[in-house]
Parts: sequence; structure tokens; C-alpha cells
Amino acid sequence: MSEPAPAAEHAGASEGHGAPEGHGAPEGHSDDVLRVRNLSTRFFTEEGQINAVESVDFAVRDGEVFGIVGESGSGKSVTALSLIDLVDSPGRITSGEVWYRDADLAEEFRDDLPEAVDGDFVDTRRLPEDVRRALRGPAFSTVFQDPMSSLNPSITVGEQIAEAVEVQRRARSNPRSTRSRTQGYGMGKLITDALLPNKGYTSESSMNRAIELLEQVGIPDPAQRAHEYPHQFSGGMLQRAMIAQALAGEPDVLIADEPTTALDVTIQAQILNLLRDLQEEQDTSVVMITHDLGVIARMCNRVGVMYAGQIVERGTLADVFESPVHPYTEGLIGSIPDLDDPAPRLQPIEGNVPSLVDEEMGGRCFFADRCPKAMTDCLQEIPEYDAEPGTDEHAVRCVLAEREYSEADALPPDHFDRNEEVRGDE
Ligand SMILES: Nc1ncnc2c1ncn2[C@@H]1O[C@H](COP(=O)(O)OP(=O)(O)OP(=O)(O)O)[C@@H](O)[C@H]1O
Ligand code: NI
Repeated sequence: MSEPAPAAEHAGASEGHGAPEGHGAPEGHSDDVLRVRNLSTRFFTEEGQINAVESVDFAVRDGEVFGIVGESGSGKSVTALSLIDLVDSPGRITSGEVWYRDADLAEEFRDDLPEAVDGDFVDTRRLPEDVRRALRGPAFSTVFQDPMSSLNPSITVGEQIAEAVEVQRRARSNPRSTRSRTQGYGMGKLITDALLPNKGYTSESSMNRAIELLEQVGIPDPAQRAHEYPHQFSGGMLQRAMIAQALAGEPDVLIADEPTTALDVTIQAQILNLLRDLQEEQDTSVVMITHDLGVIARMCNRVGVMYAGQIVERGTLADVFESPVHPYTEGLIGSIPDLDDPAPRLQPIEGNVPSLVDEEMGGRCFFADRCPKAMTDCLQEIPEYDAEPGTDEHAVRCVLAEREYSEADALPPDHFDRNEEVRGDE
């Protein structure tokens, strides 16, 4: 990135003389397959508006693993759901763009929806709903912590994977006609799913491919197990089956949200190795969401650290883990002497992730009340700074990217306590 702070990705928005969003895709690396700009997702609850994802920017390159790490409640899963447009009420994406590189799609919509197209990129947020839905599977697919959220208990495992294979084949056989493909997969697919929950309507060749995939993910006797139902599989086997299903569509981007958290340690390691191997083989890009720094260190090329809905620091694994700038990142990794340690964990940092309720947040650094280096500057809204101008991007939402810590400007240690007393919190 050549521009000085604030980070160049915001440049598009500010050039627009008050335009609410940027013009076209954000600038980035030529290998980017995904560019996310200013993504915000809120939940409108009785307790108030919860800012679960707050102006998130990041990009994912071809064939890389991009990690998102952070404490529980920091907004990792809601970010994942927002990428694939699966946020449910009372939640809603309130701003942002998700630019996805697909030359065919871009061509398809260039004339009708020019604001959704920039070069080979489309802003999936501006595409029609049915097209967005059709992208799930062939473009973006997901692996979650709980396999039962992705697998239907009343359909055999093989059948479900074969279905994913068919979706992909139909999409590929007619790449130019995104619209006819999505019509087939909008209502059409919903109706077939509803009418024929147990009927084998997948072809023999798709089933054979499903068996191949089950074998690839290390399921013994795949031809036989393909005809079993999810409840007949153990946890680790189900997780493998879900990976097979996710990869059946040969997605460009695989979003894995805590894919191994529910499994015991040895199986975790096997599944991660498997994911890594398949990802390298298929050259899939992966967004890997986890609270486990060991998973990040072992799997990821680049990483974003989330805190209170924001990505507070992102860059290469070396940038973030070896030269962290944000005191939150420092705190997280502070206790880890060696990343080769098989199970480095997040270090507990004193205090809790803030409530994320809008009126309690205000325009300030959200970490300031837990930060050992909080200064008066931290009470204003913090933009994303470029920590190392001119190098590969290392972006940080912290004034320390710009200036040294100075005790003279330190916030009094009880600054936030007093405010909390006023609000009547404990
Ligand atoms: N359906 C919902 N209704 C209201 N608030 C929600 C809902 N889903 C998530 N949130 C809020 O959004 C915030 C972010 O949640 P999210 O699940 O993304 O965290 P996370 O980083 O994935 O945490 P974990 O590591 O525990 O999975 C939390 O404060 C949570 O309370
Ligand atoms: Ni989560």
C-alpha cells in the first residue's frame, strides 16, 4: 500500500465527495478473490441495537487461508454469516460491500447492474437475492462447528454430497447463464427439496463423485457409508462428511467457522491437516474463523484480529504475530512463548468484551477501557492506519500505529470506571 494512513482502502469512499459507499471494488492485491469493505451488521433487539460487526474491511487472496481470530462474542461468526448473506432477523447487514471476483458473473451483470460490477469483480450485496443464494455452494461454501446444522438428518450422507456435486455441475455446464441457473435454483430447488426429501434424484455419476469425496476426506468404506444417515456417523466422521459436502461444489471460497472446536484434540489435528491438504489441492481460498491461536498459526497466511465487532489489526501472520502494534493483539499473544507450541491459547485479558450495545459504545477505541496504553487520543473514533506504509498491508486500528505511547497523555486509570458508575453498572 503506497498511501499514508488512513489505509488506502478507504480512499475510494473519501474521493466520492460524500458518496455513501465507495465507487467500485476497493483497491487491493491482484490475487484477491474477495474484497470486503465497510461491512457492518447489527441486531435490533429489545435491549437495544447490537453492533456485532462494525465497519470491517479485509481481502482474501486466491488459494490462501485468511484467519479471523478473537474472543468469544467479538463478531467472528456474524462476519462469516454476513459474507454469505445468512444473517437472520433481528439481525441485518446495515452497510458494506462484498466484492467477489468472477469474470462470468461480472460480464453477466455489467450492463444491467453497472454499480454492482467493477472489472472482474461483482458486489454480491448488490446482486439479486436469487443470484446471491445460487452462489452458496459453487462460489462460497461453509463448514461450521456443528455438522448437524449443514446436514439433513433424513437424507443419506452420500445423497447430500451428491446433491452438492450436482449443483456445481449444473452451474458449470452453463456458466454464462447465471440467471437461468439461479431460476433453477431459486424456487425450483426449494420445491424439489420440499417434495422429494428422500427421493434419490441425484445421478449415479454424482453419487460416484460423492463416494470419491468421502474417500478423499478419509472415511473408510465410503461406498457403504455413503448410504448411511448422519446419525450413524461419529462426530469426527460427520465433520469430515461436512467438509466433503463443502468441497463438492469446488467453491472458490470456503468459510470455516470453528470447524474443529467440538472435536477432541487428535481428531482436530487430523481434520485441520485434511482441510489444509484439500485446500492446497483444489487451490481454494479459506476464511478460517477460530478463537484458537494454534489453528491460526498452523493454517493461515494472513490474519485479522477481531475485537468488539471490528478488525483491530490485520496483516500477514508474521506482521500480526511477530510485530503486533495493537495492545489487544499483544495481549492475546503475549503468553505464547512459541507458536509451534501444539496448543497456544488466547491469553485472558482483564475485563470483558464490551456489550456492543450501540449507545454504550460511542466513537472511541473499544479496547481503551482494558488497554494498558490508553491515552486521551483513544477517546475519539479510530480509523484504520497503515502500520508499515509501502509494505504489504498491515492495518491497525490504534493510535500507536501513528505515535508513541506517552505517559503524559495517559487516560486516568479510573476514567471508564467513573463513567460506568454513572450508568449504574457494576
Ligand atoms: N441472533 C442474535 N441476536 C442478538 N445478538 C446476536 C445474535 N447473534 C449474535 N449476536 C451478538 O453478536 C455479537 C457477535 O457474536 P458472534 O457470534 O459473531 O461472536 P463470535 O466471535 O463468533 O463468538 P464465539 O467465539 O463465541 O463464537 C455478540 O455480542 C452476540 O451477542
Ligand atoms: Ni462464533
